[in-house]
Amino acid sequence: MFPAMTMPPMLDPARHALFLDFDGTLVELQDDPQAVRVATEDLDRLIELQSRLNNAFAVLSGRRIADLDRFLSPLRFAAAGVHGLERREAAGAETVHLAGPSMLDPVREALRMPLAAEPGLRLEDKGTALVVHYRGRPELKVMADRVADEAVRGVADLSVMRGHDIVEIHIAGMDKGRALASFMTQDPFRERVPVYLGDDTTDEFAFAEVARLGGIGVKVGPGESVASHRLAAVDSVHRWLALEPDADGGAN
Ligand SMILES: O=P(O)(O)OC[C@H]1O[C@H](O[C@H]2O[C@H](CO)[C@@H](O)[C@H](O)[C@H]2O)[C@H](O)[C@@H](O)[C@@H]1O
Repeated sequence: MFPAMTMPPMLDPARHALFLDFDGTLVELQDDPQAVRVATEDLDRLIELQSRLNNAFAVLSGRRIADLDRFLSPLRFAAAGVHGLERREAAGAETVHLAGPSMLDPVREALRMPLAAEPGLRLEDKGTALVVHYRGRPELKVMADRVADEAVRGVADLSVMRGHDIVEIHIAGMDKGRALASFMTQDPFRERVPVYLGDDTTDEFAFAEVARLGGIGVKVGPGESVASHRLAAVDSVHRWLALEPDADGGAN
């Protein structure tokens, strides 16, 4: 059983600013990061919701914004990608990159041999972040952690984050909490109550910021969290976004 946390209140498009994580929140996790899909009816609902929220809607993800655009097309949206190292202030605005890929070159090189020696560890190179994946091979977690920690040793200003079956290395200084805080200083987000939905440990930064701002944090799925509310799974998220009163079907 999950630790007790209640279902979130109904979204109020006139009052709330909605921030959504992507993997594990809008889409089910898959072995292959490129294999995730958003159903057409879910996309249509997001497009309608964004309009009802007067564009107080953003996706905050570990993914690159270009990848989010591919998965969420034709939705156009404000976003923070790579945990905030990429930013797009509003739908249609330019994406700003707060770090360059060359900053990770020494780490890229240090990961090359250990990853070649263990095919169960797969590298996702996002330019400004390097991700070591071990989904489907939980016994490789210890090795993935060690390989990542050794690769960053002696390289300044890096952050190592652990998520669902991944270890992620990127330039330090940003996380989803800071990204959310920054959106909340701008129109059309400011003056609204922030609502954040996410499923992973990297979402805890955003839950903490939302709590600080008096908003609503919604943990998706099991696990400890500082979030105030919970939804059981990805399909509950889509039902909640559809403003269904019993989105969890009684699970919560
Ligand atoms: O912040 P998010 O939108 O949740 O992105 C976090 C990471 O998501 C992806 O990895 C996760 O999803 C994969 C596909 O389902 C899965 O294979 C992996 O185990 C999950 O951790 C993405 O590949 C990472 O780059 C993101 O940082």
